[in-house]
Amino acid sequence: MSKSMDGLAEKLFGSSLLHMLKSLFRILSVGPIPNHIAFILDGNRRYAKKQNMAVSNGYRAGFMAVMSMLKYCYVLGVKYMTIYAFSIDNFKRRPEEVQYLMDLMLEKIEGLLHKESVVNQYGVRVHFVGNLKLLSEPVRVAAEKAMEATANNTNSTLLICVAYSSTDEIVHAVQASCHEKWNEIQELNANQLQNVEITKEIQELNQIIKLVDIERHMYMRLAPDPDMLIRTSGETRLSNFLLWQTTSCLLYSPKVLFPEIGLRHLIWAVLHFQRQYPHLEKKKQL
Ligand SMILES: CC(C)=CCC/C(C)=C/CC/C(C)=C/COP(=O)(O)OP(=O)(O)O
Repeated sequence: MSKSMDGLAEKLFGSSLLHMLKSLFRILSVGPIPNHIAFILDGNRRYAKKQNMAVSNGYRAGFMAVMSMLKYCYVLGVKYMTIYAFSIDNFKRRPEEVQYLMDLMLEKIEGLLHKESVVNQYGVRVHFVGNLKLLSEPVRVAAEKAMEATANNTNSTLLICVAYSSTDEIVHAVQASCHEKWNEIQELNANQLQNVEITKEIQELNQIIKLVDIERHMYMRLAPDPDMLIRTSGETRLSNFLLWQTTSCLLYSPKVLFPEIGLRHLIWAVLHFQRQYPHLEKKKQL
C-alpha cells in the first residue's frame, strides 16, 4: 500500500482495524492476488427471512455487504470487482419487489455520486453492464451520470451488472459484430466491389467475424476476465452470469448468505485462489 493510500485507508477503517488489515494483507500478498473478482449476490431474501425482517431490508443489507467487499478488495489490491445486481430474469419477480429493487438502485446510484461516497474516496471507476435500455429512465440516467462522473478514477473498477444476462450479452455482441461487418461490406461495395463479390462476402461472413470482433462488443469489454467468481449461499450454479468470461475462472461458494459475507470469507476465498493458482495457470497454458 502506498503512503497516500495508507492515509485514505486509515480514514476509512480506523487505525487498529487498518493495522490488522495491513498484517493480513502482508501475509496474503506473499501469494498471487486475483486481479478481478466477480460476485453473485445470493441469499438476500433468505437473510431477511432468517432475521425476521422485510425482504426490502435484506436487499439493503446486501448493498452494505457490497460496499464492505469493495473496501476489502481495494485494500487487498483487487483491481476489478463485478457484481450481479439484477438479472434480466429478475424482472419476472413480484412487481413490488422489482419496484423496490429499482428504487434502492436509484437511491444507491445517486449516493455514489456524493463526494464522501466509498467510490469517490477510493477513486473507483463505476461501470454499469447490461441491457441498460431495459431500465426505467431515472435509473438509466443515474447510471449514466455515475459512469461519467467516475470515468477518470483509476484506482480500481466496480462493474455493476444490471438488466444483465450472459446469453443476452452474447446475442448483442454477435448482432453488433454482424452489423459492423455488414456496414463494412456496404462501404466496400460503394467503393469498389461488384454485387457478385458482395454475395461471396456474405456467404463467408462466418469466416469474416472473428472472436476479437465479438469480444469488442461485449458489455464486459472494459474488464479482463474474472480470476474468481464468488457465489454466496453455497450454490454452485452460474445462473446466466459471465458465461463467456469464466472459461478459466475459479468458482468459490462459501456457505454464507450474501449480507453476512465479511472479511474472513474474502480471505478464505483468496487463500483458496492461491492454493489453486499453479493448477489454474497450468490449465491456461494447455
Ligand atoms: C445499487 C446496487 C449495487 C444494489 C445491489 C442490491 C442487491 C443486494 C441486489 C441483489 C439482487 C438480487 C436479485 C439477488 C438475488 O438473490 P436473492 O437475494 O433474491 O436470493 P434468495 O431468494 O436466494 O435469498
